[in-house]
Amino acid sequence: SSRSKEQRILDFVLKHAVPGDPTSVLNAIDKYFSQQEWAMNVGDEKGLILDRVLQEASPSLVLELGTYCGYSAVRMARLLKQGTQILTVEFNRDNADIAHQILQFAGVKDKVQVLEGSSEEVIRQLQKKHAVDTVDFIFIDHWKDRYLPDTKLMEELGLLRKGTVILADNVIFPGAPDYLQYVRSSPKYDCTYYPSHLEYLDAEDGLEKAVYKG
Ligand SMILES: O=C(NC/C=C/[C@H]1O[C@@H](Sc2ccncc2)[C@H](O)[C@@H]1O)c1cc([N+](=O)[O-])cc(O)c1O
Ligand SMILES: [Mg+2]
Repeated sequence: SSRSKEQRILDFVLKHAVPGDPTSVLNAIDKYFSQQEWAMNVGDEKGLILDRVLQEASPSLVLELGTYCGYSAVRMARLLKQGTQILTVEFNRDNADIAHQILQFAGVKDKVQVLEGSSEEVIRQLQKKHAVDTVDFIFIDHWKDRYLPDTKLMEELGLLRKGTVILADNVIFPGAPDYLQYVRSSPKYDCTYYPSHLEYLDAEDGLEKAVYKG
């Protein structure tokens, strides 16, 4: 059977990146998309914004919604000190398998745990099943119509603490208008918009940072 796009990405990484070198994995994935075919990784331009906002937050526990092939999980793990944990949620088993292999190859598997399931069911299990108290940093990059319900669910479950940073991809394209309207108008969040472009293309996109005020 023909290999999926995600499997082709994995093959390209295994061939062109250096084992144990997360930056070479990111460069290989970025190269693949700029040369071969587009895919929905956050990419290097928005990735730099993610790097800066993450380092500023210097979190101990990170939650990512939407692993895809693991590009942003590798991106975050390469910047975080030993002992930091990234829990990343992926709904699609095939994507989760690809992400596992890419994380392993990049040498960041000790910092990252791929949780298979929908964001809603995993979020509901975090406190009991994964011994989570509160989350320090959340990167949201999954289905755009889940941004708002999942954020409200995390509020309701007490997973956010004063200063928790939520960074959301694609708030312009494909867009998450209900999420954007909610965090920008809610007194519970301090919001900042980081303009950028859609990964590897010229269309406008951006990241929204919402800091929970507790
Ligand atoms: O659609 C986009 N992202 C959806 C991402 C979805 C990822 O998350 C889960 S869904 C899930 C995971 C966890 N829980 C529930 C569902 C999918 O299996 C995929 O791995 C997108 C699209 C564009 N674009 O230009 O079209 C650009 C982007 O940057 C994007 O992120
Ligand atoms: Mg995205």
